Amino acid sequence: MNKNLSELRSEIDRLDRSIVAMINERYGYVRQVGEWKHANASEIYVPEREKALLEKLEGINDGPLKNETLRAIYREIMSGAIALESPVKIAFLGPENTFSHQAALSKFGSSVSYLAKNSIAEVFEAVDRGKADYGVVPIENSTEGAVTYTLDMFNQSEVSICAEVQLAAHQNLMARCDKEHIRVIYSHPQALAQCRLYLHNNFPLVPQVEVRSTAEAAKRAAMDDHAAAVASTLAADANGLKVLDGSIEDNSRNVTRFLVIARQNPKPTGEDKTSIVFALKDKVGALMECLTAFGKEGVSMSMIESRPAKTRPGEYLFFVDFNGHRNDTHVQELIEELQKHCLYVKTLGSYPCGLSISND
Ligand SMILES: O=C(O)C(=O)C[C@]1(C(=O)O)C=C[C@@H](O)C=C1
Repeated sequence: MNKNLSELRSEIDRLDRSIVAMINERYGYVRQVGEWKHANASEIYVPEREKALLEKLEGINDGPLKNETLRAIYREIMSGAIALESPVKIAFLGPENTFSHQAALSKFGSSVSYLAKNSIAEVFEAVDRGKADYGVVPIENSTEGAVTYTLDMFNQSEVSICAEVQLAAHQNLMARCDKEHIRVIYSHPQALAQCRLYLHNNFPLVPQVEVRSTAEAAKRAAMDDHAAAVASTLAADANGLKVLDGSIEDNSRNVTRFLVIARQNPKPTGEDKTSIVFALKDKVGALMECLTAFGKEGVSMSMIESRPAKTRPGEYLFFVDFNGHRNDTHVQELIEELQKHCLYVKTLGSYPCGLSISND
């Protein structure tokens, strides 16, 4: 016979008691792992272990639990584990409730501490000087391209990349008033650019005002009865704003990629990415020789971006992301080949390929 509601709830209660007991038993082992790490000066956050663990769990999950939910649950379980092992601090490009904050939360969960920094340079500095254990910085957006400021920082800093986060960052129109009463729209220039068509079609006569972050835009909209903001749902919730239209970006596949920076180098997982920067020798065909080297080693690039070297006019640095790990023989051979045509080649990090996460 089918169970009634109170019987069903007692079954749930029974299972919840086991789940909590099991998480605590797990944390008993986590504590010992933490002691081992402290004794061996080992890293607390281990992205390659997290990736392997999540893949194994997805492999044994027969549902109805969705893999997305499983990941979110384990994100928090592992966040608690990290906090139990050591009080780690994560610096991100502030203020709070921006997409950078959301990217950091999606990687480290809610049990660790976060430091909102005023600039990308300050995030690098916090990690460089050991004021933060990890930093989260934006690197590229699928609509607007590379975040050149972050690229430039990598050339000046000794931190390395230990993980990536790909956030399907949806933009939302939010306000205290209804759409017809909006007299001004605030947002960060990149967010306004991502919603150009929507804003042109729906609010052709409403002035757009650029502010330094989407979080700041939401704060301003919260203080004005006739203002709206283009920002994340996190910012709408934090400021008590109504979301008037969701996912208003012109390209619905708008993804922002963030990097986790640290002073550590993850081990290979079998599905890794490597980021390098190189400066070409001043000789004809040097770039061509470098690109040929990638082809010869069968290495596929996922990003190539050039930046002025700032030493002499006309000199450029090339930032490249490609599949593979710095420990792989073919990657080492590739780097040796590149060195022949470059003034220098710097490896910025090898790290597990990240899954795309949505902020819905
Ligand atoms: O295996 C470890 O190194 C742990 O610290 C445990 C654990 C986990 O909870 O599974 C926690 C944090 C790490 O980033 C990876 C895994």
